[in-house]
Amino acid sequence: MGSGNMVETTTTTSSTFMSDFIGKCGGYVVIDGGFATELERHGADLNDPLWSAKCLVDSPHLVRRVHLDYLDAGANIILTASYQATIQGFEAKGLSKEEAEALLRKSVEIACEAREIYYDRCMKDSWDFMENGRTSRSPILVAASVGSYGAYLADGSEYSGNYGDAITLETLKDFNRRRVQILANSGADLIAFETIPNKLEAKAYAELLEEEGIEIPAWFSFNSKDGINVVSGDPISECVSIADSCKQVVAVGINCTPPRFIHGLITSIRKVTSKPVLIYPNSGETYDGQTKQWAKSSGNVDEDFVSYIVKWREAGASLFGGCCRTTPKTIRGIATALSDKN
Ligand SMILES: C[S+](C)CC[C@H](N)C(=O)O
Ligand SMILES: N[C@@H](CCS)C(=O)O
Ligand SMILES: [Zn+2]
Repeated sequence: MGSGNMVETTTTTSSTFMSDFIGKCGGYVVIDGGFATELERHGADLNDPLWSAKCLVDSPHLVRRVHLDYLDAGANIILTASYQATIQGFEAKGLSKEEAEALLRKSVEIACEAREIYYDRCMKDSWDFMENGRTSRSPILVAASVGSYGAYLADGSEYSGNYGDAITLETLKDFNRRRVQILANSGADLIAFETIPNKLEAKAYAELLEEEGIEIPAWFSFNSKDGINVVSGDPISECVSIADSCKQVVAVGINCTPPRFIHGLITSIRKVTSKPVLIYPNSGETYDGQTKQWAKSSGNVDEDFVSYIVKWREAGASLFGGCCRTTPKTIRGIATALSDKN
């Protein structure tokens, strides 16, 4: 490893990037939890087409605060506030292209700043660290979030994946091209393509990574509402195969999906790829894109999923966190469940 020519070295780096990181973290990785949820808990009003990305414009201090909350809870990977941050979305609010691009970069800067603050605090507390037997700080990655096209539509379309016939592979690539280039050169450690609702969008991201020669790794994370297919109805196996064939993709999995579907989905994913599997479910509630409110799902009750984490690890997942309506308490619970088991 690492002794080949340039091309070979780049490829090798990508293919072992996540497994190396999992190793450094002790065999499993803790991802953060619901970002928007925690912003709202601190008083942010996200009833806006920019949703959580609105805070990049009007309350960056809250964005930093939420990153720190999740780092304190034990997260090894924090996702930036850029899920619903798109150049087109910022322009619709009257910002210039330059201002929009600066906000994308700022989402990564704030997360990196939070990581520095967290590391500084760890240094100051290093005496306690040693006393607790922890001699080294835990490794932390900053993942630049890219929400799906449905997120930009701001009507909950990321839970249907129905974009209509006007949206094609080329439309999706063009929509994301500049945003992905900017985030790839922003200082982030990887790009997290999140809440991918259909196969077309997975294909668009894979082709974009290739065409643009994106040099940082990426993960692909899909969402499901039946435990069998992704939300659009496309088979999970076909979606995961696209991720599996893309050399920049270093992990693949599921987010913003009810906990009750996770075990089966891990099993299905493992049949198609040997790349590390990530899961970060939501609370099991259902999102109403019109009112922008969450409601308890009728019939199926999802218990607090922290108690399933060890089973999900046994099923083959290696990265664990929470999505919408989960909190630092969830993440602390996940970190504890995994360290107790180790
Ligand atoms: C992951 S969903 C809860 C994000 C918000 C949605 N795109 C909206 O704007 O309503
Ligand atoms: N990471 C996103 C949600 C993805 S569904 C956020 O909370 O901003
Ligand atoms: Zn979510």
